Amino acid sequence: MRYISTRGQAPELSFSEAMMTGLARDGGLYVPQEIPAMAAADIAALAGQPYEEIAFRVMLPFLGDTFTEAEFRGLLANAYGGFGHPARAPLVQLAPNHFLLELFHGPTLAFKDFAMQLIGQMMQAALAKSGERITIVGATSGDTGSAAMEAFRGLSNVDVFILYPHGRVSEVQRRQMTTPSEANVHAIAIDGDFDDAQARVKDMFNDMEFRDGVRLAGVNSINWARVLAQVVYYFSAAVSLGAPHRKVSFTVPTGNFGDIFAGYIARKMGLPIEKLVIATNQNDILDRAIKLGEYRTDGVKPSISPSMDIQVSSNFERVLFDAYGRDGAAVSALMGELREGGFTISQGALEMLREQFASGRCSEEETRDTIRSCFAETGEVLCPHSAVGVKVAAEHLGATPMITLATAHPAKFPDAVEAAMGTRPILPDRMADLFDRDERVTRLPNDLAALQAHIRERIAN
Ligand SMILES: Cc1ncc(COP(=O)(O)O)c(C=O)c1O
Ligand SMILES: N[C@@H](CCOP(=O)(O)O)C(=O)O
Repeated sequence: MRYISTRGQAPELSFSEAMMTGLARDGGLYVPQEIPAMAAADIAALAGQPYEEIAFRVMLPFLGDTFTEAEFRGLLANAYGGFGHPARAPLVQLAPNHFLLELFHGPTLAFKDFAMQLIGQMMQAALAKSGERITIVGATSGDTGSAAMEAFRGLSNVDVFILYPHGRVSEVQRRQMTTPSEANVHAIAIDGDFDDAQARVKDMFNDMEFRDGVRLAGVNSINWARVLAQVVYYFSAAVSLGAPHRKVSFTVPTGNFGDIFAGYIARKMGLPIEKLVIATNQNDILDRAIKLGEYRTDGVKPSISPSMDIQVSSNFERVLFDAYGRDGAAVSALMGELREGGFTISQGALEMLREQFASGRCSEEETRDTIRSCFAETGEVLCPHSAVGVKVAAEHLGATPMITLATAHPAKFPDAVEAAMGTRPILPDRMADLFDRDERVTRLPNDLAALQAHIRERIAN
């Protein structure tokens, strides 16, 4: 299995090289040269298997010779053993044909743990073999950062720097990033929004001297391994509702397009997914792109679902690569236009996108209403991101079972949930002292040189 860049100019890599490389050296994102198909009988055989076994069978064809089968099984056991639910990703029924896939039972209470816990294991195994030391720099709108720190804290051969937008994450999210005491994890609050943070991380990857000097690695969904690990729960959820004999649909609260792109890969592997619905908050660039054919940024608007306050959706580049016939030059040109504000999607590409994705948008008021009504009707407490998904899913219900991804635990966003339904969700016991712990964070301007200087100085000490 080889991996190629969406911009067509970077070297082809193996799985482990792509995982350790992060952003391709031409600025693109790595994708598999081809997607391995899974036969219907093999999909059917996943039913009733433990989550780790499903992950093993779904991911193995993508890994090449990176790990032996026994090694990979060991990594999966370590990654998911600490999850707070035996099913890892349980399904809850909301209505006769509407289900919620709870992805928040990992250590930091968001779906990011599914990929980050595993990528932490896989990267450590790769580093143990190579003897290298790496510097991970990531951008977060709140959840990737804490998941990354949790996965890598305390390691002697990895430093982790997380850039988050100052004042634009929830207090629980901020404290999850600023209170770990391990010296190898560093929180940086930047004066800007998530798009600024993500752009600076990509700038660091595109600065070859810095990149090679600090041995830069990425754990955002820039990293193909992140996306791959997220493909698994589409399979586990679908087979538990009767796939491949029965089709299912998914609605995915979407920001950086990584999670829904994992669903698109699952469908390409052969999982019979009828609809894949993009659900956005008021940062609705992806909904506008599908409906109007215009991919144009109009500034990040802070919302009560802050993790989705994103305009430049990194992984949209991966699907554009397919939509434009895997033409790296065409994707490079589009990304150039995006730097100037946006582009019009060609008719052919738009048709492909509309075949693959439906979309919808949820306002702030609708998010609050959905938290309130979902609790009243089902007893399920939604985080604001999951509420965006549930509201948009309701517009796409039909004969096929709909699965909405519940991407975070409501207790990560207590103020928004309390404002909506009058009750404050409680953090699990193991986090009960989160508000008593000391915080450690550096505030920096949205400036590449200042960020690089800070990182260089910290890793030198
Ligand atoms: C809680 C939550 N929901 C949804 C999303 C959107 O996921 P993606 O960026 O993969 O589209 C994020 C951030 O990524 C998130 O943290
Ligand atoms: N919502 C995310 C944004 C970063 O997304 P990623 O999937 O590319 O890491 C977050 O919580 O940080």
